[in-house]
Amino acid sequence: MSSVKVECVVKERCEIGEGPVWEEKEGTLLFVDISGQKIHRWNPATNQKETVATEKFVGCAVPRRSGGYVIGEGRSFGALDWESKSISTIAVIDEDKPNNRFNDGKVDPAGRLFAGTMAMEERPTVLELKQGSLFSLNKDHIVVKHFNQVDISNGLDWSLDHKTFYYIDSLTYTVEAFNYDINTGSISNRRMVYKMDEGEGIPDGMCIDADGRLWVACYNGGRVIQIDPQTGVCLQTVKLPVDKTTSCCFGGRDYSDLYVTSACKGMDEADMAKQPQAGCVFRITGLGAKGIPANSFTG
Ligand SMILES: O=C(O)[C@H](O)[C@@H](O)[C@H](O)[C@H](O)CO
Ligand SMILES: [Zn+2]
Repeated sequence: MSSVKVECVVKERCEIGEGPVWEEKEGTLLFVDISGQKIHRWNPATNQKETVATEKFVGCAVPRRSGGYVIGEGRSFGALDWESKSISTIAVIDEDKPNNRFNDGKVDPAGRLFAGTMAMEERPTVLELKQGSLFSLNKDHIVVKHFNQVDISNGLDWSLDHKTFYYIDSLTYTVEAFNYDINTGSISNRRMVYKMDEGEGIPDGMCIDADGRLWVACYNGGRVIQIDPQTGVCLQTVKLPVDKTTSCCFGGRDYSDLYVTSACKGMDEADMAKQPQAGCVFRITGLGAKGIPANSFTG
């Protein structure tokens, strides 16, 4: 008796739509177009979209408690003032790796921003491997490097009890978990919790739901999957009309809508004709699952 519905809601295409975040106060969806070098804020009630352009590839943008946003742009953490559209640098990372850039990021339940890096792609998924690292930025703007040797640093989130950190390095085709110390922001005891099935594609962005299950957007898989990180079982698959599904977050009233971003970069004209909505943002309703509010960066 499923009434799952998938709608295309933001019809303007992104090259690489990514990093959706629901902002409860405004009822808006924030997301980035990584290689399109844009940060978008879309209001589903009015269908209005505001955009700020960035100078470099922008991997993530997250709300900041003191106002504005913190972003991962190029190899810098930056502070974005939305009204003036101005960006100032907070910290520079990977100084020994000029070909790197930030990718996905998210704020932990204590207000630290975690974001990872990767080498610039020649084309989707083709890049120098093992160049990326996972970083965090704390409220005092101190940067911690947690580990290196990452191919494509991607989805991340925390368990509901804040004791586990979930992480995706896309080209491992797995979802991993670490023990998480919320007091110090340190991680330990890396292990695998889910291995992608044949045909599921490449794990990309993810978010946790209110039951502690993970929703993973599958790049080149045209779907989001719900997995149980306790058992390693895929509980649900929802297919979308585009292959390059990149990330997801819950939002809307009661956090019962799942917003999914997508990409079209690397597709040729024939691919685009087959998937005219590639790069758009989708909303999935009727899942019977709910999300939790996003955290804001403290500091
Ligand atoms: O969206 C991202 O996270 C990356 O920046 C993209 O480039 C793709 O995901 C990648 O190519 C496949 O994992
Ligand atoms: Zn991603």
